[in-house]
Amino acid sequence: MRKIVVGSRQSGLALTQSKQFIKKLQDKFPELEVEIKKIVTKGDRIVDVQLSKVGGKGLFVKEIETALSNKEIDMAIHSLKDVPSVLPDGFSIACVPEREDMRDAFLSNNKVSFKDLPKDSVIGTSSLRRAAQLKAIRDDITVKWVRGNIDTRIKKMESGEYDAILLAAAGLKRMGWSDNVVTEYFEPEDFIPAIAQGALGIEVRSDDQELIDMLQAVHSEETALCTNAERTFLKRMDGSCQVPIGGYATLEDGELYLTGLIMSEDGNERYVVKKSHEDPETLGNLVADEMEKMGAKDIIDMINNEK
Ligand SMILES: NCc1[nH]cc(CCC(=O)O)c1CC(=O)O
Repeated sequence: MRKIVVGSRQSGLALTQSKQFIKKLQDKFPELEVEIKKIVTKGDRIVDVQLSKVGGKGLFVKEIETALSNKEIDMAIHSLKDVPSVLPDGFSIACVPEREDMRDAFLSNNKVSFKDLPKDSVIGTSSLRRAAQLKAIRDDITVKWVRGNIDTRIKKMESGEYDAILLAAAGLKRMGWSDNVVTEYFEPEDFIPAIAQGALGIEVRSDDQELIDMLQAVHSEETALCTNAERTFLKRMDGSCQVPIGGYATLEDGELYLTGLIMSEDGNERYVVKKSHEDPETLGNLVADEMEKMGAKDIIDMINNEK
């Protein structure tokens, strides 16, 4: 069996989820030899500005794709929510393992709940989606941008720079930190997660059939169905990463449901559509069609014209 080189970003979370995935793969193929190669991406280098202002999709994946096509690496383990909805030719997401918790987690100093947070509290987030939803629920709090790895963000909160922050539950759970640091989880019905939040996407060269076959052993058809529906909706609506957009799909008693969200940046306009269909791509398109009918595309066009 050949040796596989895995490309990973250097952050604690990227390395941890790469190692956890490799372990899962090696449980199925005990003989498999794997090496991790660290790669610095543009998204890692830009730490002083709001990423949605930098624009450009896939700030965390481009360098990794270059390394894939040069055959410096064979496989990359991404947070699927950081992967653009359309991949360049020659690359495939060959495997989507079982999803971790898709929810957003609320962290606060002294574990004060979101509803009990005093007026004028400062919440840190770098996500337009989180900011818009926070403002829609409580217009008396201030949202302040925060960047950095999740440990950096937690330290910034603890130092008093923020009263609270929002992070993906999945990252905290993978790091083993959630029990200590999470004040409460926001349920997806009330606070809609990012497209593909909590899921990983394993990217390979499309012609690497041997590896693609191997990855089927750790693929989750349920997660793939859900994230395909979500990513189809994303592809139709946005792409620019500059619009507050969210969505999540679930499989309930064999029925596939997708809830999509589009908001204005200030949180004053909110469009939510929920539909069901057995085919994930049809479902993503149905939710997008309905969004367009409701006028949500106007928000997107307005945002894109301003930038
Ligand atoms: N935007 C950065 C990012 N990309 C993936 C995760 C966490 C893990 C996941 O959603 O799979 C995070 C951190 C966060 O949003 O808190």
